[in-house]
Amino acid sequence: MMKRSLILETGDVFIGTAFGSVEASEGEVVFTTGMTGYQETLSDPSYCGQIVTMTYPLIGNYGINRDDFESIEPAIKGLVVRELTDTPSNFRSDATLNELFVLKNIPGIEGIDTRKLTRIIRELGSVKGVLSAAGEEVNVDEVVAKLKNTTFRTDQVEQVSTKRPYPSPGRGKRVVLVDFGMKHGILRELNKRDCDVMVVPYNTTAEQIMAIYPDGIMLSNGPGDPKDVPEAIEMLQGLIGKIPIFGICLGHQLFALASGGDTFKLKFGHRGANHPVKDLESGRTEITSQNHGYAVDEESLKGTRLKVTHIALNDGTVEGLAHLDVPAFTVQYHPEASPGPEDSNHLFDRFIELMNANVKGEKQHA
Ligand SMILES: NC(=O)CC[C@H](N)C(=O)O
Repeated sequence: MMKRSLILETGDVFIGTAFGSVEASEGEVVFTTGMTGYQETLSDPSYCGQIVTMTYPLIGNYGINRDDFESIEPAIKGLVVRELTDTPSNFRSDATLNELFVLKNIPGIEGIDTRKLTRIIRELGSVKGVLSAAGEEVNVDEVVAKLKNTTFRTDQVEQVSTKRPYPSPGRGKRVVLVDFGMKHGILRELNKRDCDVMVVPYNTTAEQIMAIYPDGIMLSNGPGDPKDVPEAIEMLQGLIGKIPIFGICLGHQLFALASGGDTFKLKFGHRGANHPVKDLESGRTEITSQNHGYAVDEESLKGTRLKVTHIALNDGTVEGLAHLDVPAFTVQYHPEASPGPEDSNHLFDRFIELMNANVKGEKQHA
């Protein structure tokens, strides 16, 4: 058992035990409050560039299985847990979390006080941090000084988006799914509804998308700052009003930027599987799965043709938008769940209905 340290830019040091890769890593340290779903979390490409703290204290207890990955190549920079189980108990388990992290070369640290770490992040906001190499004696002052002078890149979309388009055929509506770092759950929901899906890279142009003759455009989740994906904003400006659009998380933020709105960075973000969101039209509240560090600025929507449809009940921030004139709506949370509750799954049906109702679009392609 080798020691490993987590060093924060604040100078706080947590000494624990290394698991997974023996290598060092650095990233933005964030926390998620999901009690289950660590496999979906670690494989969600939106965490690219981040070291994720699980606030639930026992992680790895049901192992890793072949079904629950949200991407093939996990992109997180590291995982921080209170207690790691190396004897999982579940009929679906194929490997331990440690085995997966060794295989994928991701470092983890266990045995630290995750409550204390979470309290620091809640007070100061998401912080930069380093996971030392296993067994390494670190010079904390040096690491902290270096961290303070480092600005992490926030343009990770390019790293996790597909390099080329690929189809996921069906007999229903043709949906172009723009992959900004897509969770497989989104594709799964579209396939379940028999959509004829074409997954395309983040930098596909509006013209290239129109040439696929889609009935609808689905904008995926993804990592980093939405303002670092100008290609996608330009693409969206060429699509809004032509084809029905449904956006999730990063897709929602990009839709707002493309429509003249603005985004900002939240102090410590929303990450977990129990975030209450109110639908302002129906008055209903749904418990949602979330993972975001940025949000749409409500004030910035004043001069736009967008209206706020959903708000977060924890802090009142924007969680959903709809265009006032054309068929397009987006949500900041994850209706595909995985991990988390499926309360908002009906939004995929709403997208299908929107495409069905878009008679103009149908005629256009007849
Ligand atoms: N899950 C996502 O799509 C996250 C969007 C964006 N990277 C954020 O942190 O806000």
